[in-house]
Amino acid sequence: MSLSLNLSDLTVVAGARTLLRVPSLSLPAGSLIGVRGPSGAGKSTLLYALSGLLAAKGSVRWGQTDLAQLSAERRTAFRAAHMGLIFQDYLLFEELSPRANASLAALFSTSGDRAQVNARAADRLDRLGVPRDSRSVASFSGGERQRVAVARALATDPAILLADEPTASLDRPAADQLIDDLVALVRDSGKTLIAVSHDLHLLDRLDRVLTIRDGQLTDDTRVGTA
Ligand SMILES: Nc1ncnc2c1ncn2[C@@H]1O[C@H](COP(=O)(O)OP(=O)(O)OP(=O)(O)O)[C@@H](O)[C@H]1O
Repeated sequence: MSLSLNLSDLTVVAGARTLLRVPSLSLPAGSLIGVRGPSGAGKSTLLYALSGLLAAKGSVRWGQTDLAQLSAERRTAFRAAHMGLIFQDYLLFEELSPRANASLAALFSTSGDRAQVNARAADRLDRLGVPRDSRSVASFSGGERQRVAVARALATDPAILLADEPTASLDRPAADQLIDDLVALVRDSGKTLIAVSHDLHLLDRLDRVLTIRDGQLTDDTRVGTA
């Protein structure tokens, strides 16, 4: 499945400060979108608003569903069914293996067949080059942990993938490998990807790049110029 995104009059306010204002934005289903901008500009705030984890005014419509019109429980259910989140603190279960980390959340959040979820989690870990290891992820390197977090986000086969700096803790070769694998996995299945990143190697592979400055979105069509 694939979902389009339509934002209108999206505003996130904290106290007297407006953190984000997006009058309108439409992205077709299956788009691969990058978001960049200076530190503190509102990039993570945008991802949180798009996932419904943060209260925003206005409309965030994924396909036919406006997150703003849903109760908190239905928002959570929508997120579990349709979104994979790769946020900066990976929040892995330290004492569990990569395989358990990749499949557990999917087992709780989807009604899919258990064997199918486990097989998909194992496949994503393999495709992302995570060692087939039963040791706990506590002893994994930063890059391996990042790939486990990506595999976990993909284990539910979500229509939407939201990623915050997915290559941040990787060296160049590992980042390039992750970019190849992530872009292939997302394009193969027609997912919509929105990735906050400063990594030009990643931005270069996406369909469109948006820039946020002081909570305002502007479009970039050319990558390689920042
Ligand atoms: N709950 C909050 N209350 C007040 N200010 C907040 C709140 N959450 C975020 N901010 C502020 O909003 C601004 C945007 O934060 P955000 O995390 O979205 O920035 P960012 O562009 O992702 O930055 P970075 O690249 O450094 O991660 C920052 O100045 C931050 O301090």
